Amino acid sequence: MYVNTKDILEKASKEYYAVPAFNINNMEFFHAILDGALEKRAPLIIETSEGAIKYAGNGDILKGARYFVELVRLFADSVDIPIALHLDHGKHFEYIIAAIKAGYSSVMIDASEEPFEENMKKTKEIVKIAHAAGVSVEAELGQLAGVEDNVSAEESVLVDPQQAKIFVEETGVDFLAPAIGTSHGAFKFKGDAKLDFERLKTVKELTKRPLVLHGASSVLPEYVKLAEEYGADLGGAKGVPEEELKKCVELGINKVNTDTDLRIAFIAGLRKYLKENPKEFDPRHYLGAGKKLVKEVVMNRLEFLGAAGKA
Ligand SMILES: O=C(COP(=O)(O)O)N(O)CCCCO
Ligand code: NA
Ligand SMILES: [Zn+2]
Repeated sequence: MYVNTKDILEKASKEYYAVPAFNINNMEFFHAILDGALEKRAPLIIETSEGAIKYAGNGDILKGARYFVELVRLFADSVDIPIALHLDHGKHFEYIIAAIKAGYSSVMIDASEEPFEENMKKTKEIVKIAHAAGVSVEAELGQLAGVEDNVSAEESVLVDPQQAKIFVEETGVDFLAPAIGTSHGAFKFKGDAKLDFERLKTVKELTKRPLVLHGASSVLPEYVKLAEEYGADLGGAKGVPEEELKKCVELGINKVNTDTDLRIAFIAGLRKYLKENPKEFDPRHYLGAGKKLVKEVVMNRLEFLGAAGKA
């Protein structure tokens, strides 16, 4: 069934597990993710960036938003696991309103690059509109470094836990993404992963809200290796080790944004299939090879984050 993201996350927050939020840009990734969640009997959060909406709508924002709502609801309404659709990194009013109008479960207002007061002001405005439409809201405090889609920042600025308390109380935001050292994309760290667990623990204590980890892909070595075996150039790729993610869940992370891991799995499956099947040109077959590995990654992530069996 199609649900509000807040319902999925409040339960996860109470029981200290996490639900991955998987990004999609097209139908194939959605089907692979859905199959994985059904097999694992897990709640499912599907999310789309503004770029994905523009892509699916062939440039038309409202069409793109409606495309994803239709696609997700078509399947969500006929399965017995809870499924939510979330606008990821809503930076532009036009996309946030289009998502609300189209029927998204929740929207992120990402004003994290603005000064604190400005972030608070914009978030308050979106919370008022979204809540009036029964839509839940995510916001981000502090900044991730790294680049992916149109989301980039030079330096990562870690969240200030005291500010986080004021922020959630003033804005009424439903779930918060505190920056604790991760970054988007496949090249997250120069050396070892450095997440500020103490800071995360304090944010949870002070806000008592479901928390979101951005830039949470693990960049799994076996999929990087497979993609490189068939011609990909991902040298230096490094993600958040799964045991570090588990620690984040123990400290109160409940939504784990995952995009890069699915992209690497897909390209590995696609490259391998194309190399091994030079005569093949049916998109259902070669895209199917990518889908298969995406489903594997999805099932593994649902399992170790504790979402499996929680539907
Ligand atoms: O935080 C994340 C996931 O990050 P990643 O999967 O790269 O670790 N996202 O918000 C996904 C999309 C980023 C912009 O397109
Ligand atoms: Na988000
Ligand atoms: Zn993100």
